[in-house]
Formats: sequence, structure tokens, C-alpha cells
Amino acid sequence: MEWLYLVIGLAILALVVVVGGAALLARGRKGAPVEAPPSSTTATDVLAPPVEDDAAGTAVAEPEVVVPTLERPERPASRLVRLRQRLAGSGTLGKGLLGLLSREKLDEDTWEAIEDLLLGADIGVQPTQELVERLRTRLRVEGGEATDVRAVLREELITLVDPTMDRSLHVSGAQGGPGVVLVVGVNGTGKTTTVGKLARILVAEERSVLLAAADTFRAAAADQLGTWGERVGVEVVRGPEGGDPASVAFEAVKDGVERGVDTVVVDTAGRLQNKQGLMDELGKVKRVIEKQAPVSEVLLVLDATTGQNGLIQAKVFSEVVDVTGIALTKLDGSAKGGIVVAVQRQLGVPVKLVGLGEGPDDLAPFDAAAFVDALLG
Ligand SMILES: Nc1nc2c(ncn2[C@@H]2O[C@H](COP(=O)(O)OP(=O)(O)OP(=O)(O)O)[C@@H](O)[C@H]2O)c(=O)[nH]1
Repeated sequence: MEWLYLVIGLAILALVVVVGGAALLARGRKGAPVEAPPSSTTATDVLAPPVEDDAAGTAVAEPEVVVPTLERPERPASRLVRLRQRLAGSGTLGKGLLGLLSREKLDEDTWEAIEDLLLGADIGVQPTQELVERLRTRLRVEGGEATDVRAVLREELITLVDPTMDRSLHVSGAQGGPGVVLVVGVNGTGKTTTVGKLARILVAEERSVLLAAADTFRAAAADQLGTWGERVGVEVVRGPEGGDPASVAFEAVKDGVERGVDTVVVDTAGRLQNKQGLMDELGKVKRVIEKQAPVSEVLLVLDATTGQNGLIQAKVFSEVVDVTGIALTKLDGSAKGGIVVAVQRQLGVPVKLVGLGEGPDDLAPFDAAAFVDALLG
């Protein structure tokens, strides 16, 4: 019987050990650290917007606020430095002249070649004859091996371009009113671009500016101006497409007076359909502006690459409005820098600004000596 109690006792013990072990094992599994599932998180997910949680107030994506950053236009004084490189095409004129004038013997053939070179650069007949005459005289009188031909040529070219002309832009108004710059010229000469670039020059000089998109003929012109203005924080007054340009100009100048801005720049369409039409349109624009404030500058935009043809068209404008300054555009693409002399002679007004490229700050105040230095290389 004893062995029976022993077997039962051993069986109970075995049962206790098995059940207890299983319970311990189960407890052990529960307490073990939970292994993370295989992760698909990559570095880019970290930058992804947080997933929205159902619970209110948690992880709501903030809308992105775009703060417009205004550009700081380059100051005008440093722009002329670029004139030298940009006039590379016209450099052939300076180098050609220097080469011919440095010949040992200045015979008639050489003087003829000099004349051809000047005429080819669009300087014009009269100024060419004057320059050749002066060079002949000076080189005959001062001639000799020691003569600095380059210095003589430089002086005479500067005289021809005329350093005595007043090239300052009249952008300030009288009696506290705004200065009004009216920009005119044939389509495609770079008028709208020049207005945009001019706004940047004025902003660089810390002036407050308002633009008037009075070119209501070409809808894109107003958008173009809008883009120029936005970049430097300048507002544009515009009217309905095909609307009256004079009413846009009037509103803009009125606005400018009320807001006390320094300068209002007015872009015009100035379609050259016929002289009478042009006169009526620009005449009206000018008249209505002057009900608010006097026009301080009438800037005629002229494309340097169009040569004599461009000059004839420009002349029509100068007969219609009292042009006070010329903005000569696309001088960078022209080998005919001599047009500066021709245009001043024919229109009797100074070149005040030169366009030297398509970049936003590629408009520079004109300076006779810097221009001649750029020509001579
Ligand atoms: N290379 C060069 N291109 C210029 C210069 N000035 C203007 N342009 C370009 O000339 C083209 C015509 O310029 P716009 O300003 O649209 O001409 P626009 O006279 O206002 O033309 P409309 O509005 O049709 O009267 C554009 O492609 C300008 O980028 C310059 O100085 N150099």
C-alpha cells in the first residue's frame, strides 16, 4: 500500500511542476519587451507633414504662410561698370579707329577708312565730318611720334558725345507733389521693360514709386508691369483692357498726389498709326496728368539696333511731345554705339539712360566719358 501512496504523491508533484512551469512561462512572455514591427520609416518621412489625429486639437497641419521677399535693386552708380563689357560689340569701332590713327602715315585712304568706320557705326554724316576734321587738325599740329593718339581720340569722342549736356533725370515734383515721368516710344523698343527697370533705379535710391499701366492697348503690358512692381514692392495702377490710357494716367497721378509718393512713372502704348492719332493720344495723356501735377520728364525709348529707321520714328514722337531725355535700349546687342551721337544731334535731347541687357538692373545712367572709355576698350 505504501508504494501506492508514493506513486500518487509523485504524480501530484509532477502535475504541480508542469502547471506552475506553464504559468511562469506565460507570465514571462507577457512581460517581455514588445518587439517593434519592421520599420518602414525613412529619413524623408520625418519631413512629411504629421498625420492628422481624430482627436480634436492634435497634430493639425498649419497652412504655409508665404512671406514675399522684396528684391534689393543694384544702386545705379555701380551699373556703369558693366557698360564696358556689354559694349563689346561696339568695341570694334574704338579698336578700328585706334588702329587706323596709329598708322605711320595718315594718307587720304586712311582718312577715308576712318570716315567709313564712323558712318558704319551710325554716328551720322555731319558728326563724322566734324570729328575727322578735328582729328586731322590736331594730329597735324600735335603730330609726331610722341603723340598719344588714344588720348586725342578719347578727348574728341567725348566732345562729340557732349559731356556738357544735363543728363539728370527729373523725377522730383514741385511743391511737394510727385515727379511724373511719361515714357513714350514705338512698340517693341523696350518701353515697358524700361519702365520696370526705372522703377528699380528709383527704389534703389529710396524713392517711393507708383507705376501707371497706361498701355491699355496691349493687355500683357499691364501684367508685365505688375510683375516688375511686385518684385520691388511698387504698386501699379491699371485700367480695363482697351480702356482710355489718359484715364489710367489721371488716376495714377491723382493717387500719387494723395499718397504723397515721390515719383509716378507712366507707361504708354503710343501706337504709331499716324502722327495725328499719336498726337491726340499722347497729347490727351499729358493734358490730363497736368490737371494733377506737371510732367517732370518725358522719356523717349529708342532701340539702338534699329539705326536710322528707328531715328525717323523717334523724331515723330519728339514732334508730338516735348521729349526731355532719351533711354537708348539694347545697346548691348548693337555694334553701332555711334547712334548715341546721332540721336542727340537729331532730336536735340540728351541720352539719359542706356539699356544694356535683359537683366532687371541692366539699365544705367548715361555718362559720356564712361561710354567713350567703353568704346575704346
Ligand atoms: N538685350 C536687350 N533687350 C532689351 C533691352 N530692353 C528691352 N529689351 C527687350 O526687348 C523686348 C521688348 O521689350 P518691351 O518692354 O516688351 O517692349 P515695349 O516697347 O514695351 O513693347 P510694347 O508694349 O509692345 O509697346 C523684351 O524682350 C525686352 O527684354 C536691352 O537694353 N537689351
